[in-house]
Amino acid sequence: MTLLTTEEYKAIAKGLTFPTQAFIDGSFRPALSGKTFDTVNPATGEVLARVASCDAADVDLAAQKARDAFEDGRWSRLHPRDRKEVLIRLAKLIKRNARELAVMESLDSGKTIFDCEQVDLPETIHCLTWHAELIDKIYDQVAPASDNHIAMILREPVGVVGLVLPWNFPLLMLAWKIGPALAAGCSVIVKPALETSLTTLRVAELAMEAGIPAGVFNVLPGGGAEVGEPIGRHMDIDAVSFTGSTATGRRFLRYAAESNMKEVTLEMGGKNPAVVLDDAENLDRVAAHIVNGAFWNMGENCSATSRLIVQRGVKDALLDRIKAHLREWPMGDPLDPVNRVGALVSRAHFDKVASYLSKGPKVVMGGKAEGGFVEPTILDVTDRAAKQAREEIFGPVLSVLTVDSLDEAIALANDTEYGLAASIFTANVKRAIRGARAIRAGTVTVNSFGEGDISTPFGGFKASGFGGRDNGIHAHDQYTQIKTIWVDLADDGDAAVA
Ligand SMILES: NC(=O)C1=CN([C@@H]2O[C@H](COP(=O)(O)OP(=O)(O)OC[C@H]3O[C@@H](n4cnc5c(N)ncnc54)[C@H](O)[C@@H]3O)[C@@H](O)[C@H]2O)C=CC1
Ligand code: BAL
Repeated sequence: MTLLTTEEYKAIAKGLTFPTQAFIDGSFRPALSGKTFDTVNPATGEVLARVASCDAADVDLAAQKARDAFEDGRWSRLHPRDRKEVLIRLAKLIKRNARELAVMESLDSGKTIFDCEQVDLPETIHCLTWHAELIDKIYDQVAPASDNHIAMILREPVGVVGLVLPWNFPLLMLAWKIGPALAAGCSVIVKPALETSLTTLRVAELAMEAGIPAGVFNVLPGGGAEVGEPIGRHMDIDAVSFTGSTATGRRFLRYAAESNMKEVTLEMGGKNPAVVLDDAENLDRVAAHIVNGAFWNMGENCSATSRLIVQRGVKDALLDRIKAHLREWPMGDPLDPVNRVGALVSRAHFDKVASYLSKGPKVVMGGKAEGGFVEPTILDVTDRAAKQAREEIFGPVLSVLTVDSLDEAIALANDTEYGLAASIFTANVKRAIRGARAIRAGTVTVNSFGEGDISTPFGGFKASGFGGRDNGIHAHDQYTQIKTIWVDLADDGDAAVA
């Protein structure tokens, strides 16, 4: 998409109609309690809309409708080719409405229009298309068995799935979950984060237009305790896929254990290191990757580079280049397309991030926090026990830690409860591979920052992940279960053969 001017985006914003009701069984309706909550533009404090505030009663209703849809096979037993076509139609509808969705996403989350248009929307569309295209190309298996038996190993959709989403990439995380879940034939109950429900509700409308049958795609806006917990504890929901904090992830394990032992996949937080060794080549390029890793999406990213572990000999030169790159990242009105840094998602989150700036490590650059916006900030952290070195900040704050060797760097990289993502920068291929293998993280990038691609599985080790993976063919494991069908082929009267 070619970027527009701020005035043009503001005109689009003015003309938007926000979907505000829950979406259950193919229609929009108020929460059964009639309650609502305000959704706010974090860049201005303006209330954008009053959204239905669902609770356990709405979860029960959605679960029943989703179950009915799943059992009668209106989606789950369609030929995969037909599900593919509907999902591709949905992706095309999102593409047709991309500009409107990008503006809505920016208003509701504080994300820059630049990112919404250049990253979130294209990746959302690509993700849905990729899973749709995949689904009629996956074969079941036949296991080795004697000539008198055939052993079929089939993948069946897991059933009714709860998808509990975070606020940092509302559309993209929706796509990461509904792409494989709907492609596999599941019925879904989506709970967007309280802060960012609007684009998910708009996608529900588009899903209906695309031809996803009633009951298959449900959206319940509302709070974590009010909607998330009843989903986690529901006896007739077969699986939950969650992205969010480690603290809430732990709760989902408890909910499952105390209810029906539903399948649980958790994609959680990180304190992701970028290790830069003395022999790293092209420091300017390294700096560009570090800046992107740390400050893209205001650092509100589970895989954000939040610790720079740098070898002493290269530290000063690298920091100079990082500062130079960061000067090219303007902060301000998210609807101004020149800005690369927008507002944090909410005042509560702003307060949390600002609390890491108030005292402690020396500020190398940035450090200002005002009116919902936090300047990209670099901290030189000498105390390795400091909270800035250990806790997930989830904001535009990079903590720099200095080391003297690869082994020290790896030990420090692994000295965290998390294990989501990491990067290593070195010209020496042996050190790169040795480091990448030794760092305990789900994704390690070499001489770059990234999350891989839609084709590569994404998820964490340790307290960053549990269960399956998002993205790639591997994502389908979350939404399918394996059935063995063992058939005795022996003629009547033959002796049974093991
Ligand atoms: N992708 C990630 O890794 C994310 C990490 N975070 C981290 O979590 C911190 C807190 O952010 P939150 O929005 O509070 O994250 P959160 O983990 O509480 O929220 C994620 C989702 O879980 C739901 N939820 C909240 N409490 C729940 C409960 N008791 N039972 C069931 N569902 C519940 C929320 O409504 C939301 O849909 C952030 O500062 C950041 O450090 C937040 C969002 C995404
Ligand atoms: N970066 C995608 C996953 C997340 O931040 O939640």
